[in-house]
Amino acid sequence: MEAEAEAEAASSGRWCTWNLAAVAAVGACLLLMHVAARVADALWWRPHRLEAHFARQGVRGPPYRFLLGCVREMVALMAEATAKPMSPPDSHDALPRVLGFYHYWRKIYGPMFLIWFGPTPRLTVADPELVSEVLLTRADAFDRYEAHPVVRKLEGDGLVSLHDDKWALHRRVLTPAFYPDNLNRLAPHVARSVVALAERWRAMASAAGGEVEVDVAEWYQAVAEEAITRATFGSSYDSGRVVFRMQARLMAFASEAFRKVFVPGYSLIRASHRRFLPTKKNRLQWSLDREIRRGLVTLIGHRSDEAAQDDDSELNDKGSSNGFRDLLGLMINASDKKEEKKQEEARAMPVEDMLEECKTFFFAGKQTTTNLLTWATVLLAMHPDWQERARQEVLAVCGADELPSKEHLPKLKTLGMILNETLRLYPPAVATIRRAKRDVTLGGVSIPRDTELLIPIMAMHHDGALWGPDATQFNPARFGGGAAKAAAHPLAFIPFGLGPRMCIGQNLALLEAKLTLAVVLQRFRLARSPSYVHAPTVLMLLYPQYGAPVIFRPVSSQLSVSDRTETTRPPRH
Ligand code: HEM
Repeated sequence: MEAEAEAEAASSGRWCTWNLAAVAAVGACLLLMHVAARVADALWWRPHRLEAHFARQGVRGPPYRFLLGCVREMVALMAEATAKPMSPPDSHDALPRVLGFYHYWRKIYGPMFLIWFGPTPRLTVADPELVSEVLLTRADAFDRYEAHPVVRKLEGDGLVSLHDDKWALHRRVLTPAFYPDNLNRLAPHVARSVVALAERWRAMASAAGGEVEVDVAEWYQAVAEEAITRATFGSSYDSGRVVFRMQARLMAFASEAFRKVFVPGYSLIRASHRRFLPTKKNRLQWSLDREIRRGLVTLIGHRSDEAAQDDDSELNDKGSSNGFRDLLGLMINASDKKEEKKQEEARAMPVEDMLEECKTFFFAGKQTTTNLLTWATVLLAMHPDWQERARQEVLAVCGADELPSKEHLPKLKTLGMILNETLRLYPPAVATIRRAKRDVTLGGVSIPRDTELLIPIMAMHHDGALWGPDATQFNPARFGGGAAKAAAHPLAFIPFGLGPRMCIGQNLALLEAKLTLAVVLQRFRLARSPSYVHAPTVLMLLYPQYGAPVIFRPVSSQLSVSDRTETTRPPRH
């Protein structure tokens, strides 16, 4: 009996185990099927449903292909567009080269079309009326696009990528640094740093017996770096400079990685795991990252101590001894518990956030302004008539030797028009992206939540319907009546974006650009270099693909632009 009971128990135990195993196997199968169904839906059915949804409303585009969307076609179109330089070489009809895929598909599908970044739908919106809805009047329905980690590493986790309350707090805290009165205090520093460069170019030109070829895309980085370092660190400029030099090295690594992998979508995916491998380069980057962090933490510590020691000191109140309110000082003040006793936790800005903001400002402030200055100088060299008009204005307003100052800047109207025309034809930020936070209707088209919207700033700036038949010509005169009246729509010109997320550094960029060009025009005649190849291309920002060599000839020199040219590159730090 006992044996029988034992056998029965054993058999029922086995039955139980099998049963459990079977249930587990069925469960695993169901789970796998569920996951497979979700993946299939995300990568196949959903994109096709969305394609049909938009097609029913008359919005079409290149067909979705499994996993890659239309990235492969996009890359091929971009590669074809950038294979040859601009033709003719003085043409400013750069859109087909810079945004080759947009130009090609727009001709086929019209201004609003659908492309696929992998399985993510991206709708193009280039009508200023609709763009102003997205960026300005209905901005709360759209979020800034979440950049890929490789890009985020470059741009830092600061204002550019923050959202909602945290973004609002940072924006409020940092805005006073960019008030015109505050920025004016930086003007003498910026002007002096350009004069120092100008002296070096003059010495090189004179050593070469006439003129010097300057790659402005390289040299102007020093000007932009000086300005953004002062804006960020104010009175702690020297220590901040050391940190930002390391940041520049780190950025060089990151942009090299970006350059290698910028095949939208899928190559970036591959890049994301490569950055975790302990290669020699990665180890150097990690060590730089640690050094930057250590440097900034020490700096923040010093500044916080100074502020705490003297609550009424000029530093705590204004950020630096000449009254300049720098970004770091503003952030330290915001995290000063004594200042906002009631809501201190909510308002405090942790050190980690300050670090990320410093990185963001270095990235956002340096390359953008360098690009604007580069294109403006290239255009002045290409258009000697406008160059001479601008020089005459600078000489009339600032004199031949006087250091251009904040008082001079509003009077440099021609220079302002030239800068606007540069930003129109060659906007450093060629496009921006938003994501619909919820289902929305735009221009009569129903757009499901999570659809991305691509706003091709450069295409709006080159649109003949908005700017007239000379849309692709360099004609600064069109800005004579102000930017809002230059085109058929007052919001057709948006180099700094629009709405609540509009560029916070716009005033600083324009101050730097005007001061720099005023100093350059006072001292040099600019000519197109025979080695310059006109080939604008996009790599996050709008770059000259083969550099931007420009011939600088000191104004006092009687020598003509000749082959007695010294070629120079800026010193590497
Ligand atoms: C010619 C120079 C510049 C151009 C063309 C430019 C362009 C832009 C554009 C188009 C945006 C808006 C992006 C969007 O809406 O998605 C933007 C945002 C931003 N820019 Fe600039 N920028 C320039 C200079 C600067 C400078 C000098 C700084 C820093 C000192 C700066 C810092 C920022 C920041 C932090 C944001 C994000 C603002 C936010 O989301 O609240 N930019 N910029």
